[in-house]
Amino acid sequence: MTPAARLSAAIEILDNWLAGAAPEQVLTRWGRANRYAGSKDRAAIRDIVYDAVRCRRSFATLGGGETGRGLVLGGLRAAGADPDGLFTGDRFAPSPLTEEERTVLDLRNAPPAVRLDLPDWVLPLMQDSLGADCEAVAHSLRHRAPVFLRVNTAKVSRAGAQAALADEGIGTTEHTLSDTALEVTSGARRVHISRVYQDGLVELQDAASQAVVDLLDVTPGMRVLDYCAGGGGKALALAAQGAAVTAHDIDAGRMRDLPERARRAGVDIDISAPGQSGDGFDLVFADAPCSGSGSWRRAPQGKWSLTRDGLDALCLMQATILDEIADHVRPGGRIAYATCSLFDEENMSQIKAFVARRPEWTLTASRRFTPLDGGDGFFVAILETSPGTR
Ligand SMILES: C[S@@+](CC[C@H](N)C(=O)[O-])C[C@H]1O[C@@H](n2cnc3c(N)ncnc32)[C@H](O)[C@@H]1O
Repeated sequence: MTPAARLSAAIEILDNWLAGAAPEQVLTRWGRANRYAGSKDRAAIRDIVYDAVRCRRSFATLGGGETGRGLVLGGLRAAGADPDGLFTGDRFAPSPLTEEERTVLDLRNAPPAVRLDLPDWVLPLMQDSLGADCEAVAHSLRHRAPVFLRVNTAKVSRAGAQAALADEGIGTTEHTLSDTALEVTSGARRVHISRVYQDGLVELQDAASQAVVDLLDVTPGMRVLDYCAGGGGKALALAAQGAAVTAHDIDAGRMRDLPERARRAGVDIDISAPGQSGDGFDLVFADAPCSGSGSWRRAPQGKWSLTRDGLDALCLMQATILDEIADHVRPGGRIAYATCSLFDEENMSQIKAFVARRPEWTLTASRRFTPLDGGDGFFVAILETSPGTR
């Protein structure tokens, strides 16, 4: 496909997204309907689409409208490219610019939420939560996330994994957020098909996710319940550190790939049915459902689909989960609560409200990560009770 034909495809996909479909779904459907497109074409189209989803408001301003065409045109202008060489109207290329489209708006005069590509109601939330870092964090969410790997130290050292990846043409550097983290610097698209990945020496996992697991301070043999295990990324990391992990999720289907992932990683994970996880754990960890605002670089559609009512519903769910996990810990044990949210109301405010409801619990550590640390935005809090208080 020519570069201009790729733009036409992205315009069609973005129009479908703006009409209400999920970007991933539209991309898959487009790929099936246009089998002539090679893997390089599909990857390039995907990048154009996701850049536009991340930068929806600023690209729409630069491109003269919130349509697929406006977003793609705005994206070209944001990158300093000349649209006339691509919007030619030739076979498969978008039609030439209209007179109206030639008027370029100056983003510097746009309202802050437009420049920062946030919904109007989200900007004050971010300002309240992040203070002086707000602008820099919002800007970082307008860019692609790095690809990170977690080295499975149950099987290989970080240096060993790096060497094996290099043999397969995948370049990496160590990342400071975690002793297990590698940032992929080249060959990212080859990771999935590499031997190193297929043999379970590395997993794809954000660096801040890994740092959250490190802060849980697990020791070999410790009985850990991962209460919101989902696909099991953190359960696998906990098991690699030697914990005896039970994985639980309200939606058992989300853990469907976990047995195969655990087998590949060479670790044991006990999978429990919803509501049947048992009691008396040394540590119960809840990686709670949240707005996902810390990972809007990776899943930018969430930025636009989140509503105030939706966030309120998530906060209620988080409070319930905190109360539930406290009942599964042995006396004197710990609970840990995490979200990939940047918003205080999902993070420290939840912990303060929990401690007010359950004064036998004491906060012993907490940490917030933002994309300025390199990985996704995350929050983790660790709490403990004294033996005999429950
Ligand atoms: C952020 S995801 C977990 C991601 C996972 N820990 C990982 O590292 O891949 C949150 C998970 O919580 C689950 N969940 C939502 N409400 C829950 C509840 N009340 N009890 C247990 N799990 C719940 C969801 O089904 C979802 O899989």
